[in-house]
Amino acid sequence: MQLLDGKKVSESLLAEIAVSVKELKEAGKKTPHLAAILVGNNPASEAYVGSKVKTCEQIGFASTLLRLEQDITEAALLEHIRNFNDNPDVDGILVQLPLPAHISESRVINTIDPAKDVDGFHPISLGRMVLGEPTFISATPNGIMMLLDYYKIETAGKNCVVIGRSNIVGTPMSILLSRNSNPGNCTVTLCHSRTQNLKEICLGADIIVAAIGRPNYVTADMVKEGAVVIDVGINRIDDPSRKSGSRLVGDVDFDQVAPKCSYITPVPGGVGKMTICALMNNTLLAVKGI
Ligand SMILES: Nc1nc2c(c(=O)[nH]1)N[C@@H](CN(C=O)c1ccc(C(=O)N[C@@H](CCC(=O)O)C(=O)O)cc1)CN2
Repeated sequence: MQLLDGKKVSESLLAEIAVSVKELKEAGKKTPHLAAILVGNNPASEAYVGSKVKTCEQIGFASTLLRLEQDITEAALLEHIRNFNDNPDVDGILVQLPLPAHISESRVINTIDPAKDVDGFHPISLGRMVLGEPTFISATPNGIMMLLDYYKIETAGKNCVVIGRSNIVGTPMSILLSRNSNPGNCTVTLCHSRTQNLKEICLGADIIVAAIGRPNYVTADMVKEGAVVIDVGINRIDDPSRKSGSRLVGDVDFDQVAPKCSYITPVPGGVGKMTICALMNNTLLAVKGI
């Protein structure tokens, strides 16, 4: 079993992005500038946005973090997005999800200029991705593709099961893996909460991508020997033995599943790290051209 080390891979890819930024600057071109909007004070969202801003600093990007109150109106939030759309110095815009319940995620995403949609969530970005046209691809699925590519994992002709059909992970993941590309060319089954016989379907999988948001959901009896297992889950569970009282686990029961796998991502240190790396790559592309 080999670990797919998202921390190591993202550090290596971020170092390459930093070199590109330096070259852009030396050529008198623009410094990539990422604008992030954080609504409210969800601790996890605070941490993720903090990591994004810190990573921008590390690789030489400019960044703007706009913090807004939890009770901001949707109209006011949309106005802030339009201001970033109209600001020629801003290359990429992201609005950290989830948003408070009174704000429509889809109206927010639809308001971002597709040319600055570095999260790849806008319907135009998703549509282009489905058609195989150059576009921003959402960070988590793209980060997983980067990881598969880095470790030269053979995907063509493989049976792949994606568990979870969210707009930001499961659905785009299923499309990317089935595309005529490398990595890609998989035969993909997209499973979800209404899927019957999930265990049998998973047992036929060469590659499993678990993105269902339930701790330790994928157990050893669902995984065939030699499978590649990609764990997208980030679940905080109680653990009285820890000083913090909790710990992070994925959607895969790592300790039981890992011995059966050819490759597996850890949590933390797997897909999550790649998400930020892929976002930075999209922001660089916003300047260099997709
Ligand atoms: N606008 C967006 N909102 C959200 C996205 C997104 O891509 N765009 N994805 C997730 C959260 N997310 C990025 O925003 C994200 C999640 C996890 C990590 C990460 O590095 N995880 C670490 C563990 C971190 C920890 O200790 O808590 C890991 O897995 O090693 C980065 C980014 C939802 N919202």
